Amino acid sequence: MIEAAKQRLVFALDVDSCSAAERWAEQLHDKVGLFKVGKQLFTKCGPDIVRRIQQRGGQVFLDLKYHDIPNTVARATVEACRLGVKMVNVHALGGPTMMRETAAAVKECCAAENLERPILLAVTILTSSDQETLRAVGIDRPIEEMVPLLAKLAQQAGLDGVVASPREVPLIRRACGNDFVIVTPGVRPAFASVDDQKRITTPADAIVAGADYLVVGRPIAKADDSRVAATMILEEMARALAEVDCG
Ligand SMILES: O=c1ccn([C@@H]2O[C@H](COP(=O)(O)O)[C@@H](O)[C@H]2O)c(=O)[nH]1
Repeated sequence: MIEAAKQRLVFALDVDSCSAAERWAEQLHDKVGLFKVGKQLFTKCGPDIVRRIQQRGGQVFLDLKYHDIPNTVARATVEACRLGVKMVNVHALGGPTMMRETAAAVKECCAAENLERPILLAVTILTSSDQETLRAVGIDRPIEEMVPLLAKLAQQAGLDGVVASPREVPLIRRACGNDFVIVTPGVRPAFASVDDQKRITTPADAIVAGADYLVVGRPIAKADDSRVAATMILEEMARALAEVDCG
């Protein structure tokens, strides 16, 4: 079960240099299934960091959360495919046309260029948002309605899955079924601080709820011993996977 847990654990490389990212990739290569390259690292190092992690044998989730007009998002996502990333994402709030055009462009490019198609995800509502955050930007609908609604739109547009809080996994499963990837940041083991996250669960609860991948950054990066923290998270996930298997 530890190996199954490892495949589902994504480490957020939220660092400010290529060398720091490569050190983490080295330190955690046997603990996590994917390394997430987000806005900070990509802005600092560019696409080269993706290649460097891949050269070390790491798989990359390119978490740039594209949110723009349909043509721009579709073209950017195609470039992510050419980088050979395993996962890439857009914002569902960019709308159905943007998601549909992106899914079509990804399919066409990967077929034409014989590329492995990445898992194409839509971010629903950021895990750092609560109801008050949404109200402040004029959204009055409950998060519990918004997330499955956006997930369904993503699915209808041809995307493979979503990024959401582990709290909303059951709602997404009800709306979109089991054949839909759910990636959950907002994961906090009991030993870690909450930081700026609002909608969190423990790693075990995320697995029991049915999340496919768990994204974890600071609980590992800021721990006194990051390898020990990663091991504790893996063991918690593995116990929950065994529980789900038996149930
Ligand atoms: O809704 C979202 C979407 C993406 N993220 C990203 O995940 C990691 C979480 O890091 P922690 O340190 O474990 O909080 C981070 O890179 C975010 O950009 C998210 O948190 N919520």
